[in-house]
Amino acid sequence: MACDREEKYDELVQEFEGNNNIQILRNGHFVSRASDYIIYSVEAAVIDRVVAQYGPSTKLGAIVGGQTSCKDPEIKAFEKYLPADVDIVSCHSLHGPNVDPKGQPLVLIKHRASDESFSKVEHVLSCLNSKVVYLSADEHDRITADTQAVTHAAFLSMGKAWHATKQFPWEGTRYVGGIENVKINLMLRIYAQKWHVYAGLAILNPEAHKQIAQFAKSTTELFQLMLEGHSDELRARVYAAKEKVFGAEGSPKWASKPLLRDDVLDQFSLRQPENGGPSAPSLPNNHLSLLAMVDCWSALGIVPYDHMICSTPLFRLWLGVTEHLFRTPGLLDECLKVGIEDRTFRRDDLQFTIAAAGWAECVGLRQFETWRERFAVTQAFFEPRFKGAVEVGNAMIKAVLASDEKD
Ligand SMILES: NC(=O)C1=CN([C@@H]2O[C@H](COP(=O)(O)OP(=O)(O)OC[C@H]3O[C@@H](n4cnc5c(N)ncnc54)[C@H](OP(=O)(O)O)[C@@H]3O)[C@@H](O)[C@H]2O)C=CC1
Ligand SMILES: O=C(O)C(=O)Cc1ccc(O)cc1
Repeated sequence: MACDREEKYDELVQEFEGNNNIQILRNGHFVSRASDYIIYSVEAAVIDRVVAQYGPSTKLGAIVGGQTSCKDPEIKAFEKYLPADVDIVSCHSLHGPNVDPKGQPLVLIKHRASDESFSKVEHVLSCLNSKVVYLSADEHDRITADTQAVTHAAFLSMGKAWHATKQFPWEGTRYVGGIENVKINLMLRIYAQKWHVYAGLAILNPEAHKQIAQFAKSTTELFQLMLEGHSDELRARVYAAKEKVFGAEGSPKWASKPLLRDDVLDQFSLRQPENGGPSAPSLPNNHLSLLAMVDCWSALGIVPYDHMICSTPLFRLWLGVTEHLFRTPGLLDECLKVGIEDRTFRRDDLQFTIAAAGWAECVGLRQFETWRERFAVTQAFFEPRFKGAVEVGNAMIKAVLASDEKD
């Protein structure tokens, strides 16, 4: 049994006509009073209002859960509005659309439930074949702030920077190769989705504000060092962060086998033959976004590998390219050299720095409407190119997941 907002009832009935497995009901009251297990899968920002509306209609003794990406407001709403006889078991599938749930992390939160109710939820969701991770709501929000919120801040800032400099980066000569493909494809994937998912998990998760603010601070400070030509200071800072995040020489925190193979990523380019195709010569980049990510993890004492149990494909790709930059002999030094000596990326880096600061301020001030508008204008800029591009991004994620499975 399912529903959308009541105004959408007729539309939804039409969409599911002929589907005998799903019964469309007029609103949440009808779903709630007739179901033994109810999942709220709505925008995180409206969860309080929606549970207030339908929670009191919950069937006696039923189980209620939510699929929102941030659990603090969801659990608060359940505690506030659900009758005392109702059990609460929440969940969160840690992947986006077009990803096979098989083997992906699925967080289960036994917040207020009998063992019997919890087993029932485990049984129902076992059809996803996901890897179940058992956490409390607080643990969930702490980990996803580190994995999701700050990762998205990086890609959202890249999109803003390319928008500000009016470029589709796969059409120019500067963004070629595996690392750049990941940046471009994941940036497009995020901007092709609904704004509220990313706004909700950043703004409503109190843990996320600190991470996003630090990412902006790291970006600004590293960019300043580059602009001012402080080569030694930049090098010392980045190498200190490397040691904290990835371990000292001889005792690395990364596995012996790299998370990602650059050559797998090389294939997933949006570059057309008229722009030199996927194998156009690549330019060394200072990768400000990746250096800032590691500096941010270091400043906050985050070891990203500790969060692998609770990671999205997007986070694993992001960590994978970061690890690649820091463990490939010579690559980090090349990147630092470019940061000091080469002006090719200065304009884009300036816009990236401004964008990161803008997102951080918006999140810190809990400005949903400003967040939506910032996202929407950049989404409109890239929109004509989503068709085709999103499929390349999906294929890239599939290929990386498939190569994970082989290991
Ligand atoms: N997309 C993703 O990759 C993932 C999303 N999530 C989380 O899942 C949740 C849903 O996301 P997603 O499915 O992508 O977003 P959608 O916008 O597709 O779904 C949310 C739906 O809830 C509906 N809704 C809002 N208010 C009510 C109401 N009073 N009664 C009934 N329905 C209502 C919305 O209707 P309308 O649009 O008309 O307002 C909309 O159809 C979010 O909290 C998100 O953070 C979790 C994991 C992954
Ligand atoms: O697009 C992807 O793969 C994501 O990682 C998106 C995503 C967004 C919100 C979630 O709560 C979980 C996953």
